[in-house]
Amino acid sequence: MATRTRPSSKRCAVLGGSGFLGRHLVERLVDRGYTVNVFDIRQAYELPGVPFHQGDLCDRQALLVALKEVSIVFHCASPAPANDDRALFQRVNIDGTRTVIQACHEAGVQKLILTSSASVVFEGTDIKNGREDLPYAKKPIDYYTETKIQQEKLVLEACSKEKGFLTVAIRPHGIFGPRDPQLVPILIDTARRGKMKFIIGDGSNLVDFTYVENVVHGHILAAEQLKADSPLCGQAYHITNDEPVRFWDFMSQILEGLGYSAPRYHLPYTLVYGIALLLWLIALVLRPLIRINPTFSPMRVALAGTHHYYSCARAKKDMGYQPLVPLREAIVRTVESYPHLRKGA
Ligand SMILES: NC(=O)C1=CN([C@@H]2O[C@H](COP(=O)(O)OP(=O)(O)OC[C@H]3O[C@@H](n4cnc5c(N)ncnc54)[C@H](OP(=O)(O)O)[C@@H]3O)[C@@H](O)[C@H]2O)C=CC1
Ligand SMILES: CC(C)=CCC[C@@H](C)[C@H]1CC[C@H]2C3=C(CC[C@]12C)[C@@]1(C)CCC(=O)C[C@@H]1CC3
Repeated sequence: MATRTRPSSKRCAVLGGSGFLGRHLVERLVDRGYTVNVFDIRQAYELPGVPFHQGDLCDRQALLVALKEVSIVFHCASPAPANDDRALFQRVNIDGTRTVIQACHEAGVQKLILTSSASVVFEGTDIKNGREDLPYAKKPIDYYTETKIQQEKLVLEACSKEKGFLTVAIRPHGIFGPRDPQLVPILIDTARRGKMKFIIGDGSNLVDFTYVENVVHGHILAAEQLKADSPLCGQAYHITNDEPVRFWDFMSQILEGLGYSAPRYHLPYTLVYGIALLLWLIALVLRPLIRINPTFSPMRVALAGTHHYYSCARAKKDMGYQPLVPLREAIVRTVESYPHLRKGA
């Protein structure tokens, strides 16, 4: 039988490394002296000394090339949540993750760190200081959440000390920061279309928004502390800024920071949720004829109008996690990074 050379513990691959979180992770890993292979369906940038492997993670052969002599794999590839294509989520998040696990086994990878999501326990109703022992959502609010649940289960169940293959899942919430293609751009686009005048509900709902560098920090800590004798094996960890904030205050700070007015008028939550549900059903019925993606999906209304914040006590205890960048500083850095979205630009 051919002997496999033991890969260096600082050799890793980032699946989804062209994406928002993936690219920040790649940059920080390189700063910390890791050798990094990037694997993604598209190449978004070039970084000296960082080989890029373009491919679909459902393609085992393509993955195997990127995983050669790698000891740690970070899996942060996923279709965007706004997508409503059930088959795509199933193929990438479930079948693709099975392929990733299989390829890790074949390539002799020792650790797999999955970017899951705190939304795996969110059903559209309030979660206050939720811990990791909350049950998975029984009625996931969209296909993204449904497949993130299956994906997390697959990765955590694959953890095997006997096989020398250790896994952990990081569950961030509301990631934001420079180059994020979703949160700030969606918000500003909504404001520019004159639709950011209303607060859904009474505006007091608390939510976690997590600065991207803190999420990266959580991933690297997890990778470095994941050992056969550590409590991290096969566990999920919430990673947040640990500073829940009113959803509408956070949105207002970003809007005002970029020169737009904050929303002022209130609309009842149940009314807006009901309308969003109706529009979603209409879009579903019309799908064979026309594809509509309403701004106000039931998921978005639920995210904007309920409490959903999570305890990261487990990450603090097991891996010594503390957010590196406080929320106030994170908002300033984020606003400064979007000069092109400033009002009048
Ligand atoms: N952003 C957030 O607030 C949160 C994100 N997460 C999780 O974090 C991870 C990263 O999210 P984020 O950086 O925001 O997302 P991005 O969409 O920016 O990054 C994901 C990357 O994966 C790529 N990708 C998609 N499908 C495949 C595939 N089949 N094979 C290879 N690459 C693929 C995407 O390419 P393309 O763009 O072409 O699709 C993209 O480059 C995801 O797993 C997400 O579920 C969890 C909680 C919150
Ligand atoms: C906390 C968390 C999980 C945030 C994830 C990011 C997005 C889901 C949000 C970023 C911008 C938000 C937004 C809305 C919903 C949630 C977001 C898309 C609205 C569509 C909610 C209804 C409105 O009045 C307009 C909002 C625009 C911004």
